[in-house]
Amino acid sequence: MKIAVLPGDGIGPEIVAEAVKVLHALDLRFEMEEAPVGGAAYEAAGHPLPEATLELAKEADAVLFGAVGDWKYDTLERRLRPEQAILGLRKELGLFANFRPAICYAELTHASSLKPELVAGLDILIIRELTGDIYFGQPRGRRESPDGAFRGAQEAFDTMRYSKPEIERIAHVAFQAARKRGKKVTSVDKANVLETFQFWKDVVTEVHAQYPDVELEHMYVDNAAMQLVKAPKKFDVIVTGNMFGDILSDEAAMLTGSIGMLPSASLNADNRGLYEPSHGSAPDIAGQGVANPLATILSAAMMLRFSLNQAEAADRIESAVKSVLAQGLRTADIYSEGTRKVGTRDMGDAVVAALRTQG
Ligand SMILES: NC(=O)C1=CN([C@@H]2O[C@H](COP(=O)(O)OP(=O)(O)OC[C@H]3O[C@@H](n4cnc5c(N)ncnc54)[C@H](O)[C@@H]3O)[C@@H](O)[C@H]2O)C=CC1
Ligand SMILES: CC(C)CC(=O)C(=O)O
Ligand SMILES: [Mg+2]
Repeated sequence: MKIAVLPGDGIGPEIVAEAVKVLHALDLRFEMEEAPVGGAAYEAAGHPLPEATLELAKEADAVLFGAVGDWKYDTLERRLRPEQAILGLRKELGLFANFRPAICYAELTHASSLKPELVAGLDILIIRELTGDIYFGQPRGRRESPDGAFRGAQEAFDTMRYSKPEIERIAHVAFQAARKRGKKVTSVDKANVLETFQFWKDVVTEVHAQYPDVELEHMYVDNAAMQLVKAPKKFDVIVTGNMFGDILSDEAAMLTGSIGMLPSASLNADNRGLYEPSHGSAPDIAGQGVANPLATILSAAMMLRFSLNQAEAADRIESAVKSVLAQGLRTADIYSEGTRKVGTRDMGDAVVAALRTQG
């Protein structure tokens, strides 16, 4: 078994180092090979996703990814910007199904910005379509406006699009996931305005006919954003497009206490996957040793479960994370009075120590 380890930029190397440490502590037989990606790869090889990094990701059984991006690359032409690396990996590996579980651990009920009673016991799953929508639609670009009131002015445009098979396959993923949990899917769209999302709604409804045991509700994205902070526990599985899922999952992260707690799995049709925290490279705290590594460590657990057939090892990591939280250890983002503030490395060490003392 081979894991491609792509730390990336900002806090990426700091948090991935802790996840790697945790994986090593499991004493499983994995080969891990590291490669540069994002801004780090641009510096080293002149491209955010060098051929050798892509090849490694393709040949590996799974990819453990940190994060990419830094403000200093914002003026580069788009194809060279760090974010193109993660978009390119998603496309090249066909990682269309992004699982973002938002679970509020009992110990973090008070770390959420919502009232404890709203988030206690929260366990929702956001399934975000990851290789379509306006993030990948062509054409896009800048031009002179061809018509309308501002004809002749400079304008920019992107294309929102979804094909029927793309919607069908993510809908199947969502209904099948819901079958294993609360048997309810909320499909989030903007069908009242966008044709792409009326089509989305129609296709999801059609696929639902094959899952009579699962309840389906449709919700507009603006309402979903509101309901997520009003009554988040009413959701079970949320399925939505690439951009809405990107936004709603950051919002859902705060229900769990911090974006530093939200792991993710991005899977293709063969269950091969890339595992990364839902957050970015956090340049504002990079290099300070204060980032929360738990989202990345929990992503490594998802990797063991989904791609490496090691469900027991995944359970061990998740229970080690619960145990360090129960011990009162907190990185700055989830710190509250009465708990002990620790840095990135100490948090990783504590998870390793908790693994070693498991019965
Ligand atoms: N998959 C990826 O590689 C992603 C990359 N990005 C890139 O990351 C860069 C920064 O983007 P932002 O919008 O600032 O989003 P971000 O998610 O990196 O940070 C947002 C806020 O959350 C905090 N934060 C994030 N992760 C944390 C952690 N583990 N522990 C404690 N605090 C944490 C940051 O300090 C910041 O205040 C940009 O270049 C962006 O394009 C953003 C999202 C995903
Ligand atoms: C580069 C972005 C599309 C990444 C992002 O914000 C995400 O996947 O959550
Ligand atoms: Mg995002």
